Amino acid sequence: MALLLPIPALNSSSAIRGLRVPPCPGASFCCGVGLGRRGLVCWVPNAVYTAQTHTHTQSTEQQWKPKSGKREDSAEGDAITILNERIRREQSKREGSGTRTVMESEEADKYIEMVKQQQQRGLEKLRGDAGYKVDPYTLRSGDYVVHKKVGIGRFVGIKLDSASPSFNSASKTDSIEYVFIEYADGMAKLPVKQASRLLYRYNLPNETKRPRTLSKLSDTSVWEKRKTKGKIAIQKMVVDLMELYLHRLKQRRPPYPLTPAMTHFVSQFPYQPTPDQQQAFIDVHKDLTARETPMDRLICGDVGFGKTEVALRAIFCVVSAGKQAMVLAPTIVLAKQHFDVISDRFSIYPDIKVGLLSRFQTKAEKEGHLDMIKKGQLDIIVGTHSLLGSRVVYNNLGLLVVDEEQRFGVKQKEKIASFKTSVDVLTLSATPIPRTLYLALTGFRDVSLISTPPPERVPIKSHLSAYSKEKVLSAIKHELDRGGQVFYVLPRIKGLEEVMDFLEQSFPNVEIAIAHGKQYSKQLEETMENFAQGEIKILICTNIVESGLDIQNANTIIIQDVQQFGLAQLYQLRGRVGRADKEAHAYLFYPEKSLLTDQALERLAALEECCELGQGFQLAEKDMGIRGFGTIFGEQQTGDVGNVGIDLFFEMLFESLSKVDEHRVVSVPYWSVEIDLNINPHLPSEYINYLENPMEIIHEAEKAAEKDIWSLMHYAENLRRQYGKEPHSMEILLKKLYARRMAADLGISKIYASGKMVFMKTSMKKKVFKLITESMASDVYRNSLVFEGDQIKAELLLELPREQLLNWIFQCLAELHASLPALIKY
Ligand SMILES: Nc1ncnc2c1ncn2[C@@H]1O[C@H](COP(=O)(O)OP(=O)(O)OP(=O)(O)O)[C@@H](O)[C@H]1O
Repeated sequence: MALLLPIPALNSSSAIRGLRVPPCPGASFCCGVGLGRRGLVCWVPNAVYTAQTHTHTQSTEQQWKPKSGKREDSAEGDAITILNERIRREQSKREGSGTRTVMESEEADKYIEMVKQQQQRGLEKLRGDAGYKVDPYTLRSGDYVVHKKVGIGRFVGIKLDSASPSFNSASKTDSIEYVFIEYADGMAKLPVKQASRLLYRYNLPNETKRPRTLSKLSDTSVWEKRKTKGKIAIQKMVVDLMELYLHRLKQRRPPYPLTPAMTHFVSQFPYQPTPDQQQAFIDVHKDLTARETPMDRLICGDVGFGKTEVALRAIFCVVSAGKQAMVLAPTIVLAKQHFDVISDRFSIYPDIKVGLLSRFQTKAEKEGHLDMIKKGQLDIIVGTHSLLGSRVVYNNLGLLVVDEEQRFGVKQKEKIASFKTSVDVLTLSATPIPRTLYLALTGFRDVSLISTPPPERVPIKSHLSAYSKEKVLSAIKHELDRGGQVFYVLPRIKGLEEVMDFLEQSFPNVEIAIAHGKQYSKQLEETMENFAQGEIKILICTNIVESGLDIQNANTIIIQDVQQFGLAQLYQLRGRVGRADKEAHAYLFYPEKSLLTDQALERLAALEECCELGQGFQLAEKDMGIRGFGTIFGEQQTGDVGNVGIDLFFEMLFESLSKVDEHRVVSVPYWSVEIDLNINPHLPSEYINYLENPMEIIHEAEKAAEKDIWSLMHYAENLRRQYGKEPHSMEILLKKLYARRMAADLGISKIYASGKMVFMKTSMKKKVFKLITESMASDVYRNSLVFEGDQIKAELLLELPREQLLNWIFQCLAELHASLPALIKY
């Protein structure tokens, strides 16, 4: 027979040895209550009690049996296990992103204020072009649009129609322009003026994915759900970013000294800087010499607008103070070019050593370089992602320059992010992915925009047409005749040789070469070098030349099978020419119009539209709408965006960013949480005897719960690992600890029940409560909770016995707690 021991206050260890009361197996095993045909019923394993018999005195076969090592199967699905699994998942996600910061709320207040100020500055920069709503006149029939309140519809057209009295008090004969939108169950019309305030384009991350269903005018509940899902996902993203940002702000390094050497370095720049360049120089200089937190600045400038000099000056500032700088390029070709430019610019400073780490090097050369980096004998290290590997050990790294960050893989981006908390980071981008730009402008990253070209730059002439040999030959001839060089780009390695044969026949006396990423390193290096020197006149290549390559004498680029490139990629490729004051040409050839999909055509038309200098930004926006969203965002976000479309996603992201301080939950101390349920579980003596040191074990449970949910989870898992699944009364005890811990995390200071009502006194704001309930997975709990005054209230169907009430509270708190990742927790 099991002897039950009361543990009245959980922290009173003397109680364990003291009182003995009669067995009550029903109470220990009671695990549910509900309404049956015979009235209130309560379940225990192998038995059902009715309300009349619900006295918990019947005996039951089911009892706890000591079992070490393995958990009982039934434990797999129990509430504590499920909760623990969720906590573990959440934690590992956070550890992966390396962003968890614990911060005093006062300190957090200060930082949140900084974020807000920064956002304000960002907003000022955005000025006129803020907002993602669509101008209805730019829509084409068949385009998908999103109305914030109704959902996804298909744009039909704009037509004059008689004004409906509700929109216009004028007489019925007056006509105004309406936007007509088709929904699943009918057609809607919206005055154009109103439409431009309410409509967004429904672009999706993935071009092949089209909305399967249109929303219903008569039932917007499905749309509301999608919107809520999107909102929660965004909120989580904002919290993650916020944490990363706060983490960075917490880092400290002494500002770099102002030195006369810098003036000398600056004087070596052969050009008159453009005003935007000048501003970028000032911004970076301030970041480095006037701030104590590491820089995280993005330099956004169209292709060839002179971003490199900004990086060079930052490098000089850091290196002349005795620190190392690393320059990370997406391709080896570009790394080599950076190396050349840097070596050239720093050649008058013999003490500053520049090194290139590349796969072109022999093993011994590489080892030599790694050694020099470690010993601090190299001041500037240039290379590709291999610089991020664990084999590269820096002596005294101060600055990381990242060129075209979006071209790095997810893992590499994570590595780059991890640098941000310890060193200054300067990122250069010619295709500002809107998210980067957006966040930069709204508070999480600083940005300098270079939106004016160097003087005398001439826009590149784009010629889009079906492929023809004659056109290819005449384009090349034109360029060669004026002493220039030509890039000939194909999407695949296969086919390069064929083009080579054709061109060699047509231009027998011209030096032509092939370049692609799979070539032997030495060969590729030599080819690029010879092309840069002007010895090779025509370079037939893959998109290995895509970014950053700066060869001023190459002013014609021919791109074959243009439909196979991404828009941003094409823009980059086209930017390889026109980098001096000569007029440059880009010939974009597609095989045959009929072979192109609508999407491909749309993309090409966009490229043709963006022929003016400095239109890279608009293009990047368009490109994102059309394709490749997944490469910019993570998998998860790509899915989330699908709910509402990109434009509304951004709008919601922006809203969420600007309300960053409204979604804060302030936890309360663990010991201050009162749970007035009068539940004092009794541990069976068998179990007590089985535990090695019961008092210590109970004490540890309390300590773990007091610390945090993660410790409590560990505790519970260890307990089960060591002693098997606990008896029911121990489970109740654990649930009480969990409930108290979760309540503390949620800022709930008191939980009590009265009849069918459960009350949770809390300091959280109504907005936070709303967000939490919106993100709850279970309708049952969501629908039963209301927020009134300073309390969360729930009305149950019936008054529950105490243990079932605890179970209900445990589950409800677990649901609420699952929303914490979407909240700022200070
Ligand atoms: N103010 C200026 N006046 C004239 N030429 C300049 C100026 N600034 C830079 N340049 C030259 O313009 C060319 C392009 O500059 P740079 O390579 O810095 O461009 P970028 O913005 O880095 O381009 P990409 O995005 O393609 O890498 C270089 O040859 C550079 O020397």
